[in-house]
Amino acid sequence: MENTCTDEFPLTMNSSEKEETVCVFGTGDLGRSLGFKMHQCGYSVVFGSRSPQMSSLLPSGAEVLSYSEAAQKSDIIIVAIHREHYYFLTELTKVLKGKILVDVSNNLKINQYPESNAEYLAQLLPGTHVVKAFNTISAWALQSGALDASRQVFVCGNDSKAKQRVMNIVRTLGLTPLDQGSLTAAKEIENYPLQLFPMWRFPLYLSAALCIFVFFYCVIRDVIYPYVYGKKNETFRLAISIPNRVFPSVALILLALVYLPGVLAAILQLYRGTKYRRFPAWLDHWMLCRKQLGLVALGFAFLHVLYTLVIPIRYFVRWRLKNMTLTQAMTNKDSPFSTSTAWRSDSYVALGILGFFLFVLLGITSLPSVSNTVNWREFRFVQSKLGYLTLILCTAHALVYGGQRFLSPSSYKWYLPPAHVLALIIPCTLLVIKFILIIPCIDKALTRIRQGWERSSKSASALNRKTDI
Ligand SMILES: NC(=O)C1=CN([C@@H]2O[C@H](COP(=O)(O)OP(=O)(O)OC[C@H]3O[C@@H](n4cnc5c(N)ncnc54)[C@H](OP(=O)(O)O)[C@@H]3O)[C@@H](O)[C@H]2O)C=CC1
Ligand SMILES: [Cu+2]
Repeated sequence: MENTCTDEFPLTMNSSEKEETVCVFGTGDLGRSLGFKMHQCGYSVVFGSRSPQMSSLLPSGAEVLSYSEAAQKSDIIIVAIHREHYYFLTELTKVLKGKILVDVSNNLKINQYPESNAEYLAQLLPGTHVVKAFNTISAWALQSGALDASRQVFVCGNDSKAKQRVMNIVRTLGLTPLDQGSLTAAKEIENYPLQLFPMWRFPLYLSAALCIFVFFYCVIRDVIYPYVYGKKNETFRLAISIPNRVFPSVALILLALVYLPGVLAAILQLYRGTKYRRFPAWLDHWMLCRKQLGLVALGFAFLHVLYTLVIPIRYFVRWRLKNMTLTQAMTNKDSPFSTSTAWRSDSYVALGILGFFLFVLLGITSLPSVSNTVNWREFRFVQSKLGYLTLILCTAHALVYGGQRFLSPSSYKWYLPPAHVLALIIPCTLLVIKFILIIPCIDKALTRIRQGWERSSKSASALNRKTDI
């Protein structure tokens, strides 16, 4: 039974191959969906139910029997019942002896019970082989076929033969089994569906905090300051001008934060003189959510592009342009063409466009459907080399945009530098450190460490290594 079912319609089995029978306990949402899918993929399905009558909701051709009758039909039983009702299975201890029970259950809260549901099931029915699987798949997605991002099925169990048979079913259904080891892994697997975007939490909180900070910083400079000094009402800037400072600043800072942990890790390795010691937990976690940080940064960069494109149609901009032209006409003076200003303006726009283009390319290559088609070296090349090039272009975009205004005292309201100057601190520092790290002698030392060389082979470091690994 190694064929993979991708069709919407039942596959007819090879006549030489006998249909394998799988029993499903429970005719609820997941039981029915799994039953349907297995029936489509050529399995013969027998349902166990408290009220065994055939309903139109069940796949035609499937049998519905009482729990004890159904259990006798197959040695693999998918228990699609909530944990709270497991107790009734103890009545079936005899008939379930030696069978493979697939626990698909989830809980409502993380660590709701002291032991995992699968371990609880194994304790209730000691003579059975319990395998945990399918709990991260939703009944709805299974039936509608909307399983693009969640084809992975985590599987764990103490009996390797039982686990293999369940993994074969998973494969036949067109899903990807991931062996997570023994049944003790069930607790973690049961917690997966309850964790909301674990890798996105840090990037989202961080970007929200940065947005709020830069927003209020700009409000002080661009709204409160003109009001205090000139009684000018500049509150309209809250809608477009200020967001269009917040978004690029946050995008640039976040992009730099994608590459900062790599540089910190390199410094740590150089300092310790070994790669065999673990990074602190915060650095590990930061490294793991770099992709998410990058994608959030790309989102902000995209908003910056949209907000910039609408500038010419803004009333304030059109008014200012008309006013300037009129003033020039009335005073009969025109401002001379400045080649340097033209150069500066064109260069920062060009740098921005190229930076954004590479940024989008980076985002696309990080998607699993694309990254799966390139090998590891290619992926690293794109994410690292292209990533740094993007960061250099975007940093240059902000630097050229600032131009000579960095030095003009009028840009420093209440001694506060413009937002993009603040946004440049982390990227510029990062790029300087990166350039130092690629100086040949330092780069050579780092490469040696990464190939396994250690500076001191004292017993202390060997001891450390053992405990750290
Ligand atoms: N729905 C989903 O998308 C997912 C569900 N799961 C897990 O699958 C299991 C089943 O979920 P789901 O199908 O949604 O639940 P349902 O409530 O739809 O179905 C549960 C089934 O359990 C059977 N059952 C047996 N004993 C009892 C009892 N005493 N009281 C009530 N029902 C009983 C019933 O079948 P009958 O009437 O035939 O006896 C019932 O239809 C759960 O453990 C859940 O955590 C996991 C991943 C996704
Ligand atoms: Cu810009």
